[in-house]
Amino acid sequence: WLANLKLVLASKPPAMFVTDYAAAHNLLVRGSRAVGGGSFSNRPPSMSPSAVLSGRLYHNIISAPYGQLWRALRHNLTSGVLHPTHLRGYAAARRHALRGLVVDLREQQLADGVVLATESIRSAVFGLVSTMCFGEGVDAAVVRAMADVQMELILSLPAVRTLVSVPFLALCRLIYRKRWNKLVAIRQKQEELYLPLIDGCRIHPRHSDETPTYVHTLLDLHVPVEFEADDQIPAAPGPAGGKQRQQRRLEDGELVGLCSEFLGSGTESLSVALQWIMANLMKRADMQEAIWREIDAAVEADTEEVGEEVLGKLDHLSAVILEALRLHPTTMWVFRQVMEEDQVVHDGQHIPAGTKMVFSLEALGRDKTVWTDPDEFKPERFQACGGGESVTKNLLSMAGDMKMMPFGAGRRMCPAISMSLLHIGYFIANLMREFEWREAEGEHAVQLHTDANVLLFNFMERPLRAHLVPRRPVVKKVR
Ligand code: HEM
Repeated sequence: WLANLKLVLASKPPAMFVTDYAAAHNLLVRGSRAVGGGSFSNRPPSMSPSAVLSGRLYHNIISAPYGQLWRALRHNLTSGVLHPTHLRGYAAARRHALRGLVVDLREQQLADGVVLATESIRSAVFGLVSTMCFGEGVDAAVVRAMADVQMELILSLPAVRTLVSVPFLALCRLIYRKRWNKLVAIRQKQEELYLPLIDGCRIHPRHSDETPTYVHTLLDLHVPVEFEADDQIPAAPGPAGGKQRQQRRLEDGELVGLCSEFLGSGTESLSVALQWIMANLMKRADMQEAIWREIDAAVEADTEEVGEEVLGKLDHLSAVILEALRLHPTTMWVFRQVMEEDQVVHDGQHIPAGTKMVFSLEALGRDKTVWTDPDEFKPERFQACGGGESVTKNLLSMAGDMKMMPFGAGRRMCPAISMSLLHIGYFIANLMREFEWREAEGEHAVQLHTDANVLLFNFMERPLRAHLVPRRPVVKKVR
């Protein structure tokens, strides 16, 4: 029995690691545009806790197989909260999060002489993302509890990986009872916290002229009834006599998983990016000065903040952001699974169906054949990249000189590039304008090392601390 069990556990699909940029580009971008055949747009069975716990009944965007459900969920996100019109509608929430963060950092500096930036940045970003998800007015204690449970979930991802390696749910529960129960407990906490907020959105629908929350868009969404096999979706007669796909609303379990994905992706990627950028800037006083000069030239001294409309003019700032994303991509890996119909060929070799392909974004960003001094932080290489929209365009198309893919590539690439660059630019510009960032000493000094214990997100091994010297008069917190 034990021998059979080991056989089952060992029968994982073969894996292939891709670490050079040209191969990754070829596979992810060209492979996903193949016509007639497959799309090379599936991920291996997901580690998404919602999918694992529900026996792959509930999917979010990351875990959904390439097909109708994925299309509906992704389109809802990009045409809803991530749409440029709606992103502008969240300006007040961004300002609120920024001012809270600045006050928090000032208070810590005054009290302790050193700030623990990691915690403050993460909770400011979580507050913003939770407003985009559930709307304004959520009790601060509930927001804190949601942030805590989200972190518990991320730290449990290594355990989830073990669970995914077991083919049958019942077997998995039996062998890894403790890990399973822990994951169930985390999920229960999420349900207790999210479901009342989701019900609140149900009771108070948004008017068409109001900026939608993510939950409101999900509550309005209809998704196809059958999604695994597109061709077999049951069809019903449509109003003009044609066939119409059957549709349904999302269930509560799916809504909880999708909110968790939004809060997790939105918070961790952004807050990790902000920390790596500030960490590198603390090592480059000359870059801080260059950024102050361009901000001071672009923004009047008595203006409350560096507004979003100015960000496109800040060339040094854009260069620093890109260089940090190249060296320290906030998501470490991109995954794909070769399907029968994909016909993937690499180096003249046909890659068998079932192979799990793992793209290391850090290795791609440091490919020696693409970059000179690939391990050095040299924002100068991105100088005169055009800033703002041209950066977004370049990253979206993976064209031009931007030979890196911190947001992935192909059809499954990150849908939130514009929003991420907007948020990162806005926070960094304003944090730079408010403070001079100096490195702390001894065990609090900046260390540019990744925490190898955390899967997926590129957390810093040592939490980011700094001495902050205010550059402007005190700002008041918006309550
Ligand atoms: C610095 C910020 C961010 C970075 C670097 C980043 C990076 C990535 C990467 C590398 C992927 C995998 C792409 C692939 O497989 O080719 C991804 C997917 C995804 N990201 Fe992001 N992300 C960021 C911010 C966000 C934000 C703010 C959200 C949501 C609010 C988000 C939502 C998603 C979703 C839903 C997917 C799955 C897309 C799909 O399967 O179709 N990301 N992201």
